[in-house]
Amino acid sequence: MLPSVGIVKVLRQSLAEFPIRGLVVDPVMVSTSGDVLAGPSILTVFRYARFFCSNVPRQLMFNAQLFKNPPPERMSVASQNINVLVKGGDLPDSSDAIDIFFDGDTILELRSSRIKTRNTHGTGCTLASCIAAELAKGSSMLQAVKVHASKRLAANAMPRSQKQNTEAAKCFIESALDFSRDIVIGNGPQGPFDPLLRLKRNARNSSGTHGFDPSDLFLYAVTDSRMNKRWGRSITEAVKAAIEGGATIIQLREKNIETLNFLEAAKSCLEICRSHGVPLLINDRIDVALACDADGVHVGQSDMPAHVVRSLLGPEKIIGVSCKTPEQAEQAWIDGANYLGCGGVFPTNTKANNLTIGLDGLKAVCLASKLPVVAIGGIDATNAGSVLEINAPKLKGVAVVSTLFDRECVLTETRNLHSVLMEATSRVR
Ligand SMILES: Cc1ncc(COP(=O)(O)OP(=O)(O)O)c(N)n1
Ligand SMILES: Cc1ncsc1CCOP(=O)(O)O
Ligand SMILES: [Mg+2]
Repeated sequence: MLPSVGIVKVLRQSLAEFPIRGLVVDPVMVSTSGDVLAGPSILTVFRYARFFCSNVPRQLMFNAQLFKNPPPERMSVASQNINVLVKGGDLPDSSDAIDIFFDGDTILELRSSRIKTRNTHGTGCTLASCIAAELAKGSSMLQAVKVHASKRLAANAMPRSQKQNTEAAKCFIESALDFSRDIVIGNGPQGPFDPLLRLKRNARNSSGTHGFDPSDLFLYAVTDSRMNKRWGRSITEAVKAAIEGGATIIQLREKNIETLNFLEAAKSCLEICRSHGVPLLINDRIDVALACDADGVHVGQSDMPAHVVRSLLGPEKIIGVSCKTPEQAEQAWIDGANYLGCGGVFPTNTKANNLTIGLDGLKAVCLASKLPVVAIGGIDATNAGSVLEINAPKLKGVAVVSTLFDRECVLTETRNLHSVLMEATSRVR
């Protein structure tokens, strides 16, 4: 956002010190919510830009400033070699999103079907950034935005690497918009879209809580306060970092903690989880889950039976049950569980006297189960790929304790495991 002539001049002076070959300007003159953020006079100082991105209300100012009545001391768009992308996403009542690309010579219409969503906040900035990144990689202007509709057929016949390049920025935004369309964050008329495709789709159910989505089991972070204490952080800090690193569900497994402290920690973690659309479960303690209105609980074979938990929590909450055998998996399904935690897959120091069932034991449970399964026990970034590679359709992810929380940086470890899981997923698909 460059709200004044003075700020644009400072930016220009700084840019002059570097060998900049292209500059993408998204003037952000009118916010998506309609507020005027910068006056049209700042357009006069954008002479070095190679690329303008503008949405429709801003285009009206461009028309006035650059196309219709260019003051004599200013050069026209064409002679300055400025390319313009006018974005039609804000046009009401159109079933297509139509953008106009102008390279100073030809006008091209770039049309794609509109993705209906309230989550459009940030799309303009991301589009401009993506165009800049593609230009830096060597794409032409049009390639950086999107291949012209009439060239689409030819592009379809291209090798995959080139195709990605020719459909760069607009396709990226379309994919991210599609991914983000049901995310629920905040209460305003608009929500943010998720350019990193990391947030969960969390359309709320009738009671305002999150329904269970088996894909939530992808990267399941299970806390341990002794570990977090050892590294000098609170449960809340640990949970926040895990979510930022890509954890898709959180379980508070706090074995040596006063009930009051557990409840307080659960409440503050729940706030963080809700704001990110990540479900929060409580290990063992149905009372704590009820008291803080957590999204569910996880129980084992010697904890409260799952059918009793279900009668206490009601039909909407998530219940996970630990299973080592196909028989236990069948019982958990009868009892009304939502998912199985299966392990220990590998030896672990986190849970004492825990029988290791190996990848074969995991596969046997997954093949017998009617419920989605998450693998647990001794899983880290070096072996997580081998877990997903058993390639059982019911296996939805891995649950980990020490590999995230018995380390110095939870954020780094979670990011690392997330990328390992993403790679393994693309291999087994
Ligand atoms: C996801 C997940 N799977 C298994 C367990 C183990 O639960 P349980 O057998 O009850 O053992 P404790 O965790 O209570 O010691 C789990 N917590 N989470
Ligand atoms: C709780 C639990 N249940 C089976 S193994 C296990 C411990 C998992 O911890 P880690 O990921 O540190 O091996
Ligand atoms: Mg338990």
